[in-house]
Amino acid sequence: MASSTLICNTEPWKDLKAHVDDIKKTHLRDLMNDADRCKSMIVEFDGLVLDYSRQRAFQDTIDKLLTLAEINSTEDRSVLHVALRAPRDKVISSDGKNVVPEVWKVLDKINEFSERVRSGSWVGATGKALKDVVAVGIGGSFLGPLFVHTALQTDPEAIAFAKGRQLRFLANVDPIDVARSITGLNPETTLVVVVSKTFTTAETMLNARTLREWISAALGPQAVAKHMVAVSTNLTLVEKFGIDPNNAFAFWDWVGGRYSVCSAVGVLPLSLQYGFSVVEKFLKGASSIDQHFYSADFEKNIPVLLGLLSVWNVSFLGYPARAILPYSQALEKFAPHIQQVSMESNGKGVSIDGVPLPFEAGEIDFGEPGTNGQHSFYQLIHQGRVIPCDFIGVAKSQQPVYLKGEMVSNHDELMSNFFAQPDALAYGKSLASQVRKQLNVSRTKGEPVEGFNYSTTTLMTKYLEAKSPIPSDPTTVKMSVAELKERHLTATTTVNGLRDRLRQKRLLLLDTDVSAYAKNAGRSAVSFGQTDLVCCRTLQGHTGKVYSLDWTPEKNRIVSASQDGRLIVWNALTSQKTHAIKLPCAWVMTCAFSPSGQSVASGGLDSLCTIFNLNSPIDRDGNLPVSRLLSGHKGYVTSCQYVPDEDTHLITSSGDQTCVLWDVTTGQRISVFGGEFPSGHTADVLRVAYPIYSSRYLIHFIVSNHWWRSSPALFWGILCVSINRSNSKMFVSGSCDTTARLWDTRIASRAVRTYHGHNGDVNTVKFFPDGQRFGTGSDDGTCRLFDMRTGHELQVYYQQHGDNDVPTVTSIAFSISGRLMFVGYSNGDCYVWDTLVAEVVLNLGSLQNSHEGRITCLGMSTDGSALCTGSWDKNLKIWAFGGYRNVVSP
Ligand SMILES: O=P(O)(O)OC[C@H]1O[C@H](O)[C@H](O)[C@@H](O)[C@@H]1O
Repeated sequence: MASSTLICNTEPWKDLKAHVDDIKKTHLRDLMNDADRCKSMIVEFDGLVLDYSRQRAFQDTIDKLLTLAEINSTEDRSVLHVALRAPRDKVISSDGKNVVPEVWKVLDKINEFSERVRSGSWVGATGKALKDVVAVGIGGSFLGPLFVHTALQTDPEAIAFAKGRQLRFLANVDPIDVARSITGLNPETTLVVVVSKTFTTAETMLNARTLREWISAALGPQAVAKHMVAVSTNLTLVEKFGIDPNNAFAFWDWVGGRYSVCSAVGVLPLSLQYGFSVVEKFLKGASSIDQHFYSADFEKNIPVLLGLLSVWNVSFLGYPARAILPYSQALEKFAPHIQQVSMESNGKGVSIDGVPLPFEAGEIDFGEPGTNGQHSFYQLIHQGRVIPCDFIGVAKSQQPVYLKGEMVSNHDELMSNFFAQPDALAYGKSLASQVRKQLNVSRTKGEPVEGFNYSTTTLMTKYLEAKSPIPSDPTTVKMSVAELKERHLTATTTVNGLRDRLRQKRLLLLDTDVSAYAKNAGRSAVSFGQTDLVCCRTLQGHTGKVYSLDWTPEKNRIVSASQDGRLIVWNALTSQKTHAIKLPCAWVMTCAFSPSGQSVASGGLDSLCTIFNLNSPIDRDGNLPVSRLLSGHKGYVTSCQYVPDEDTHLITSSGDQTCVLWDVTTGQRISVFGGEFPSGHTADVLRVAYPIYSSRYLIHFIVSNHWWRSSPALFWGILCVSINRSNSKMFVSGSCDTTARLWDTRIASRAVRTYHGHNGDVNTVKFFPDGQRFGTGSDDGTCRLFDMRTGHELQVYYQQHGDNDVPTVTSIAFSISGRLMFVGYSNGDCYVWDTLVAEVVLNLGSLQNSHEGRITCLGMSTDGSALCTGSWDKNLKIWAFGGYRNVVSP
């Protein structure tokens, strides 16, 4: 029924228009922090998981949009392409007639015909079987079939069915396309399928005549009957063209050309190539989504939601384009297909009455498979314009590749990009600042402050449920991802509630912090003279970013670990390198010196802790051999520390959410802390929910130099440990779950205490010299001092930075007395805090010879006379205390 009321004059539209201002006040990061909202924006159907929480919309927005949803009330035409894939017994009527039997009549005919051709019982003019097919058609008579063909071409089952056969397409009237489509083909063994709904489209008809000539010239005009068939609604013109009407496959006016892939348009050429049984699966998949569309409530209805979000983005928020980004090369032709489906349908500038629309309708669709697009137009999406994106990922690869020695499979590498990109877009502001930092420039005019891009992600998990790619992992659960995510969100809400109550109780007990107390007592900040702390050496030698360092008391030596895949042992007094150790796995994250100085340990993405005895003879290749491998972690090793005064014991922390105490001599695990245990760092259902896309990606990205982090919600690894020098049975760990935990090595089963306060990953922990307190540093930009026994947060150390971006804390160290705390930040600053009055007394980042990149690690020499810092600038620096006695004594 035609309507003369413009939709923009209806109440729901006006309501939505007013709603735009509300949403514009809210940053996506804040939307993402709302757990209930995010939970409500995940929909799952038949192994498809749609997450639209990164769209610029409240739940309220969706409710309002739903009031707009109506199906084709303006055109008075049947929209019946769904009948093309309906089961035989379904009744779908057009003009009072059930069309499903007609549909199946054609499908049966295709089944029978394609079988005859494929089996060789249908032969060409010279008696040879037809093994190749050229499908001639354009627009909807080309793009859908091409898309499905491209997707099936790498599917193992489809490959088997297509053995020895070729399917080619001819669309463009350009003779080059003709040449391409027939090069190498023999007319004797080729079948031409002319596909045209109208059988009048100029390009298709010229191309059809051209191939008719190709066949007649080679085999005579009578050969056309055996070598050319047609798909059309216009059987009269088919016959006129010279194709036997018995060899024509019909479809109907109620199928829009752009939606015709499920008709003979797609089914015939695809069945000739792959057999009808393969194509029938495609039809069943489409039918399953039809059922979902019909039966699911609109608020859980994937097609409805995607459609409404498109209206919201284009017509209300004013974002004209949408990027379609399948992380699957098999879906390479999906964007061109959708371009036609969407842009040929929706891009009208006037109403049905010819009235110009006072709003934009229809979006500009474009896209490329990831990761190709990342090296092309993503720059604009990340740093320039708002372009909502549709990310599509496939859980299991059609063609898996696992390379020996590689950390992740090739498909996992692809999927790590799929998971990382939506967050990189959503948390645009920090991204912008990261980029700026990488380029070492300050905020420039015009750079977006609000960051910024919106996306939906669709993960096709079907394979995952049927057959897990990691069968050995017992946590590959039977529950759906959505269920697990829901469980996680419920658990998180409960935990947050309890945490708040705990915080309130603690605050009641704690009436002051250290600095207020100290200031009341008349204490003032330590003052630094110009020569009190100076950079006296730069240790140059690494060719990659430095990630970790450690001192040994013995002869003031330092070991450093770098992205160049080496450990270097330095003499801090002379800057000489005594060892350069090539690591078996270059993805190193941490290193430690043994107390005696005899050995060094390293850990990283290989989930191993590797020990080298510095006195071992060099092997034939000139490398220091591995003296012990500590193997047992199921995730990357984030930090390691020797137990004080014991070369034989070492503690590691890992992305698998555990810490392990090792016997270095035997290589055995003495105790495992956390993980499966109830009081470990959030032994979270999410870990179970994402058995495949586990935390290794997070680190993979950090280490591999990408500037973004993948979704923090997915990863809960332990990032750091510090052992108490005063009582080496106690150690603390810091984790992605924003907590620090105290462990007693005699009680592995549970943490002694959990310390809350941070709002981001706890990247670094360090015991205070008195062994009664410890400091933490976090992604939230703060350091905190906790009382070990009471669990009280004694002090927060935070200083407002020049711009609005909060640099993360990467590393901390205390002076001998604890009066000073040295803190490395992601922006290259290195503050010296007076811990007593909570003031910054010096910034090493502003001194001469300071680092030129992120500070990643720092450490005090054992005698407290020097500080070493390591940075992304590939260097380490030694800072010496001129006024040493003044600053290290209270
Ligand atoms: O299938 P045909 O009749 O040859 O039409 C081919 C194409 O022609 C036009 O471009 C229409 O806009 C398309 O929707 C259609 O798919």
